[in-house]
Amino acid sequence: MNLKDTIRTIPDFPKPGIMYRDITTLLTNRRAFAQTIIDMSAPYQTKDIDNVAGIEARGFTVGGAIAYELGAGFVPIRKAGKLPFDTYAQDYDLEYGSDTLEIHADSIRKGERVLLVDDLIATGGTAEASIKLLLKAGAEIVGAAFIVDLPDLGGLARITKMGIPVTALVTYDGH
Ligand SMILES: O=P(O)(O)OC[C@H]1O[C@H](OP(=O)(O)OP(=O)(O)O)[C@H](O)[C@@H]1O
Ligand SMILES: Nc1ncnc2[nH]cnc12
Repeated sequence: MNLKDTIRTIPDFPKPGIMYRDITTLLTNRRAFAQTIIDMSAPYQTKDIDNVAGIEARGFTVGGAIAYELGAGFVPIRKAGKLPFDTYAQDYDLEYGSDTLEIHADSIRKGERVLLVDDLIATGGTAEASIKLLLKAGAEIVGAAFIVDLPDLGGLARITKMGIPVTALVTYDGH
């Protein structure tokens, strides 16, 4: 099936000029959701992934399922102030704002092999901040997997330049 057909576009959300790629319509389509999890996991089935790191909030929707599919654990990367124990924090900019992400300082043992996942990569600001957090926590980052890439915003190229393999299942030209 064509996953792109199951994603909805909302113009001018959350700000004028943004074409918001809404994956909730993919998530409620059971065949599309299953295919998404299988396709995002496939390149990593033989890569001995210890933990999948998912980015709040939409990264959680695929992160737990991919972790299960790979027989790995799950590490949440959360917006500031949500994690209860000692954290590392990182500020970042994204397509329509700026924010702070955190990870539990003890969530990863040094050298653990981690796959980063999120629903969408645009500027790559969120992914880069997450990578910095994972490196602070001691991870070896094996790759980063997304459902959607917006290539005109340069995120995939930005993360690839950091030496991390990146995959995306659906691409939208423009933004
Ligand atoms: O590549 P970037 O320009 O950094 O943008 C991508 C990020 O933006 C969205 O999250 P958002 O911050 O809207 O939060 P949400 O998942 O809680 O909706 C999306 O889920 C990515 O995490
Ligand atoms: N255009 C977009 N649609 C959905 N989520 C996004 N996150 C950053 N840019 C986005």
